[in-house]
Amino acid sequence: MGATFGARLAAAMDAHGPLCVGIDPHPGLLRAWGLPDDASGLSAFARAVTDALGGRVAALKPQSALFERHGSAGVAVLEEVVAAGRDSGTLVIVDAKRGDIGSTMAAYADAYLRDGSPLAGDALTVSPYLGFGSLAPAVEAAQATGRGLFVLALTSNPEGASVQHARDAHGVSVAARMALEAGALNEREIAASGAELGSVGLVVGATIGDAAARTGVDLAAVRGPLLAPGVGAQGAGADELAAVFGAARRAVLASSSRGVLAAGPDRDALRRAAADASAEAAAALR
Ligand SMILES: O=C(O)c1cc(=O)[nH]c(=O)n1[C@@H]1O[C@H](COP(=O)(O)O)[C@@H](O)[C@H]1O
Repeated sequence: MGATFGARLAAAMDAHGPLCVGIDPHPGLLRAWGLPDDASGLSAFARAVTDALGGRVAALKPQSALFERHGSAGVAVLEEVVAAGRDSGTLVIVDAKRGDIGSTMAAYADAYLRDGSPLAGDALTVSPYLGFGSLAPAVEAAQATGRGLFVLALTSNPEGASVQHARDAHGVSVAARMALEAGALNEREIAASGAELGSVGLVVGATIGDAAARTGVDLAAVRGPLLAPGVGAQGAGADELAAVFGAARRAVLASSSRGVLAAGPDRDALRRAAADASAEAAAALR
C-alpha cells in the first residue's frame, strides 16, 4: 500500500488549497448548462467539471444521489467520474453517505473501498447512525487500501441537531461520541504512519455556528480531515469557516457544489470560481 488517504489529502491541500468541489448535477443546473436531464446530460456535465478542475483542486466530490436518479445509466456515469478523477490525479470523495448493519456494511465497503471496484474513489462519506461500530468493515477496508472515510458528525442541515446534539446517560453528545471514535482510530493510524492527518475524517458543516463547542466536540483532537460542506449555496463563507473551526482549521477541507458549479459550463469561468473559492477558504483557514 502507498501513502494513506490522510497523507495524500494533506499533500493535495498544500498543493491546491483546502477546497473540495462537489459534482452535484441537479436538474436545474443541467437546465442552466443547456443539457438534458438524462444520462447523456449527466455525462457531459461531469466531464466538463473534471476537465476544468481535475488536477487543480484538492478533491472532487460526486454526489451519488444525483447520478442514481438515472438508474444504472446514471451509476455508469458516476463510475466514469471516479475514473476521470483518478486519471487527473485529483482525489475523489464519493458522497453516498452509506451506513448499515455490519454484515451489509461489508458489501458497501466492497463496492466503494475495494481496489478495482468501479465505484471506489479515494474516500467515502458514511453515516454512523446505526452505531459507529457498524462502520467497522468500512474502516478495515479503507485502512487496508489507503482510502479514507468521512463520518457524518455535525451536518450542515438544521435538522441534524435533533440527533447529533442529543446526549447519552453520561452527558456525552452523539456528535462528540463520533468524534472520539474517529480520533481513537486516527491516533492509532498516525502512530503507525507518522502522517500529519489520519484517514478517518468527520463531516462538520461550515454552517453550524458554535455547535462544536455546545456539543463538546474537540475538533482538533480528531486528528483527521474535516469536510466542511455548506460553503457557497448554503450560505457559509470565510467568516463562518474561521469561526467554526478555530484551532482545527488546518485540517479543514471546505466543500462547495452549487456555489462553484453555477459558474459553468464555461471552462475558464469554472476554473475562476474554484480558484476564488479555494483562495477564500485558504485565507479563512490560515
Ligand atoms: O457529506 C456531505 O458532503 C454533506 C454533508 C452535510 O452535512 N451537508 C451537505 O450539504 N453535504 C453535501 O454537500 C453538498 C452541498 O452542496 P451545495 O449546497 O450545493 O454546496 C451536497 O452534495 C450535500 O449532500
